[in-house]
Amino acid sequence: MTTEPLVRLDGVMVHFGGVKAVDGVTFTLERGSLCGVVGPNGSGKTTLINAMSGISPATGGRIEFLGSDTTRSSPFALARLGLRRTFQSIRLLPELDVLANVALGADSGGGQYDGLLRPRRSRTNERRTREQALAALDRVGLVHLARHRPTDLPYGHQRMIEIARAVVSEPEVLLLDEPVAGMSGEERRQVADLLISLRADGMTQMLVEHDLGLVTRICDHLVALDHGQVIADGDPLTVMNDSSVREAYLGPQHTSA
Ligand SMILES: Nc1ncnc2c1ncn2[C@@H]1O[C@H](COP(=O)(O)OP(=O)(O)OP(=O)(O)O)[C@@H](O)[C@H]1O
Repeated sequence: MTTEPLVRLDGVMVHFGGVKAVDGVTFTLERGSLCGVVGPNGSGKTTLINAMSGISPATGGRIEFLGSDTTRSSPFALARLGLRRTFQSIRLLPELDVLANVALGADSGGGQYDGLLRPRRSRTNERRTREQALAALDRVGLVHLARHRPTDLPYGHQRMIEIARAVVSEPEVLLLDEPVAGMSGEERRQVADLLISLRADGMTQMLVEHDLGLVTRICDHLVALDHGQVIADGDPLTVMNDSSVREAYLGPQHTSA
């Protein structure tokens, strides 16, 4: 039995005037896989995540999610379909505690006026959201910090809290933009273990990351970009040994050995 890819990118372009940040990118995210996207600085990785999450829509090509055309879908529509993402920079709200920050990512099924209109249902939603947020924090090993302010915590913890917020609603697909940037070796290992366990639960993930050792170790599939284009696509070792990938990272003088 063959299963349809969860996400299909077909000739995706994001051009900013004359800047071809993403220029004809085609690949698929298979259901339940952990796909790494690598490439030197400025190769278009974040712009690609922004297009897939509706933040900076594609200017050409097609993006399909669960068989639907989502090329021009808003971030909210994509979130409702089950797509979540993390950002390169930390975006936690300093005035809320850790639990409330994580709860913001939950899908309570009620709008912001739900409490006024249907108080009983709202209380049920609130309880469920709180339980989901606690479970997500437990999953990243930080449930004991639920009542702390995120700004009082070390950087690595703040990044983990962002991942907890992204996974609290158990999304179909999670897009991660450099989740281990600035983390220690031990913290990187914890993130790697978390992503592996999310995959074991069936969550499809796309990981943009500069830590090539980490992506090679944990991803099933790698896509390498350069100048907004796919230069290699396949299993991690093959992609990392590809001469055009080595040249993109190291320059042509390092690729002949
Ligand atoms: N809003 C924008 N307007 C114009 N150019 C942009 C815009 N956003 C990105 N770019 C350009 O698009 C190219 C790709 O940028 P992008 O941030 O996607 O690369 P990246 O691979 O994520 O880089 P890094 O690894 O440094 O995060 C760069 O040349 C960048 O300057």
